[in-house]
Amino acid sequence: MALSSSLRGVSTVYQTPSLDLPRRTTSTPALSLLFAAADKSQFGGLRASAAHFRPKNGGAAVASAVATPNSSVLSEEAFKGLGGFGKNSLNVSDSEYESDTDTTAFSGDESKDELAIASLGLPRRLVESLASRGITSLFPIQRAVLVPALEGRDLIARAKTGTGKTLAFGIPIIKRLSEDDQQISSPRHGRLPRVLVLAPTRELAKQVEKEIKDSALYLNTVCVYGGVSYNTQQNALSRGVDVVVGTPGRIIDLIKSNSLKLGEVQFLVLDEADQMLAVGFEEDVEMILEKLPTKRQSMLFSATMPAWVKKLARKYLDSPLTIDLVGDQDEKLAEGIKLYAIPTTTTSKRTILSDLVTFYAKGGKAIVFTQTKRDADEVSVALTTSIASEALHGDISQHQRERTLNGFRQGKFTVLVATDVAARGLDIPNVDLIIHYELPNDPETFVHRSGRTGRAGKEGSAILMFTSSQRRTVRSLERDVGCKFEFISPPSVEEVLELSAEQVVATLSGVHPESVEFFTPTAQKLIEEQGTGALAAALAQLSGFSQPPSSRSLITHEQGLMTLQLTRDPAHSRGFLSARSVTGFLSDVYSAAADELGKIHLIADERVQGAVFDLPEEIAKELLSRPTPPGNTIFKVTKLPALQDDEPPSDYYGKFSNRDRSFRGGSKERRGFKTSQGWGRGSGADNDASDFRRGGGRGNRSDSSWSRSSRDSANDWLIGGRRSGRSTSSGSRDRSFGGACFICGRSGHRASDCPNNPAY
Ligand SMILES: Nc1ncnc2c1ncn2[C@@H]1O[C@H](COP(=O)(O)OP(=O)(O)OP(=O)(O)O)[C@@H](O)[C@H]1O
Repeated sequence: MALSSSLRGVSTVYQTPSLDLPRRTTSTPALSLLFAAADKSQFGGLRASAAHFRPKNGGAAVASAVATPNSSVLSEEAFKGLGGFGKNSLNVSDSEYESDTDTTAFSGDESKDELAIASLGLPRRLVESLASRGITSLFPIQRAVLVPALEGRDLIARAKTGTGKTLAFGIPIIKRLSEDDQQISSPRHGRLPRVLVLAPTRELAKQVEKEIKDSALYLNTVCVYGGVSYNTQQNALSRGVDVVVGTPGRIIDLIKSNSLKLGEVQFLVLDEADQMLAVGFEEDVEMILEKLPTKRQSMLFSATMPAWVKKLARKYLDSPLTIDLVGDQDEKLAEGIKLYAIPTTTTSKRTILSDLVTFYAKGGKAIVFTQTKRDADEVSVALTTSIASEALHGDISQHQRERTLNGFRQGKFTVLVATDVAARGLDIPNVDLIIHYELPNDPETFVHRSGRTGRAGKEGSAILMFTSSQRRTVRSLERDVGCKFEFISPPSVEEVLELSAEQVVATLSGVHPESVEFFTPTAQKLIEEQGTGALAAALAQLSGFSQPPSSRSLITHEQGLMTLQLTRDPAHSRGFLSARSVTGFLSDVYSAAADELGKIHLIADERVQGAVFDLPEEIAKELLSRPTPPGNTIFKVTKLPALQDDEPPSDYYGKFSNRDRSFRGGSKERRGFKTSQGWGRGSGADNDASDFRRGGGRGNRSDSSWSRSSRDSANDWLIGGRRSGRSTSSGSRDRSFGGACFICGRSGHRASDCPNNPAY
């Protein structure tokens, strides 16, 4: 049937000979696509502005449709969880054209049926195999691609992660191959591939192969990639093949050895084209494209359009139609992903990681992303003491990588610690949590990492761990990705213990009855002798808490520290509390506490005169047991109140650049970071010393926060713009007191010496 169009200035006829779609009332191609995406039952009616495009150089006619703000709300509703339609909805255009906009009203009658796969006139075998996998209606990118792909158009497509791009090209290609096959009674032995799909990583290639195989078992799909023997792949190719999916390197090798002949390829798919560039496959890809027949259909999927991808499109695609379901302003992440950010330090990251997994994955699957292979190994080993985890990165043999991924898919272990090699394209069902253990190199990597959860309309969470010096980068990330983080603290020890116990209990149902039987006599004896304590001990042991958890700072998350809050009644003060007041207070009440004081932060709430600070656990307990002067309250905090802003003036933010940051002082460890790629690393600023740059532009430092280690390393610290007179580098403290008394507010004496102090 023909979908014809007659927008002002545009006349395009879309021929879809065998696709049984209902006729549309409006008929520009873009509007057809927009219709397809809208579901009337949920929309009621849709108004969209249709941009009428005029070719700059008198080229082919173009159309584009962009939903109005009103309709975008509705379309978000219609596709809730799919993430396919955001505020800008759907953009379809032929290439670079000028536009003027107009408004057209739609009734939206057609859409619901169009999304139902069974009513699309697709091959029965395909519909049935999709249905058996629970795939009964098209996702927006699939619908948007379907018509032009069936018409044989070259395409450039972009959609959010996990929204079904593989089947977007898979369904039309399978349909076309199936139609061809109907004319051939039995498939020829030794037939050459008609489809070539290029993927940047082995994992993605295997995944695409699986998706195509699962949807069309009757086609012979072969996956070729490096790291494994040539023989099996060569044999599979020689038997005759319909679809070849592979990574560029191995494909070139197979072409060179004459095992892979591309002379009959009718369909080329370049999946994750921008990632080909990132992993250095440009030359290989171009070499392969040169070997393909010129008469073919090409589809290019890419999250971004770097210059090389644009060049590819210009050189190897024929008047491509661009389908962009993301848009520039949109949130680039699928809607079901909840985003959190947690301030950490380089040392505290590891200690809180398992708690975050316990609390946020709730026993489900989690992927932790690191920057380096070494980190992936180390983090995985560290986690394994409490949570079953395995590492995945490029140094691990292909065989082991596949075993690891299978084990993870099957739930044999719940935490995968991976470098970015695993970020792109991996489709592992039901991943509940993503943790960015290190900041990603760029916003795209952030989107792709996070997109490993919240797939196919499901929900998930992603947590970004950042250090104080990376705070600005986090804000920039929000801007660049169009997302909003909820800033969180690590879960409390009590919360973690409670959840760990629940999760361990949940695993008990998986113990085989015969094993239970075997252990029953011992269990009975134990319960008789020790009662429920025995069971509790077993649960504690299974949760990895055979030792009681030590307390942890809420400020730095460092183990062994306890965070306390000092609150002062304004009636007993001069009207403000400073960090110095806290040290003075501690010196008076318990001098050991003043000596061991960690970080101090003033509370942001202007109505409360208070501060939080860290002390070693034993000292904190002792302090809590001592009497406090009237008007002062001191207690252990379980959740941090809002604190005065301690953002450093600069974190050397390089706008997601991959360039090395220049190193500006710091320890050897910092210098080591300099060699690593990526922002947020090697900044020279994510250690405690960075606290000293606060207010650095004006040459003074805020009194709101500083750390013991900062003072130790810097050897001089300023309060209120002048030197305190304390030298802490030697560990000894000059007890002369130059500050203001926290009771009367006058300078020169401590509260303990204050004539107004009723307690002394
Ligand atoms: N129409 C559909 N209905 C239900 N599930 C679907 C549909 N289309 C695809 N899926 C499933 O959704 C998941 C995500 O699909 P896919 O891996 O193709 O996403 P993607 O857009 O390529 O993601 P990424 O950008 O992360 O590579 C897969 O498990 C796939 O089987």
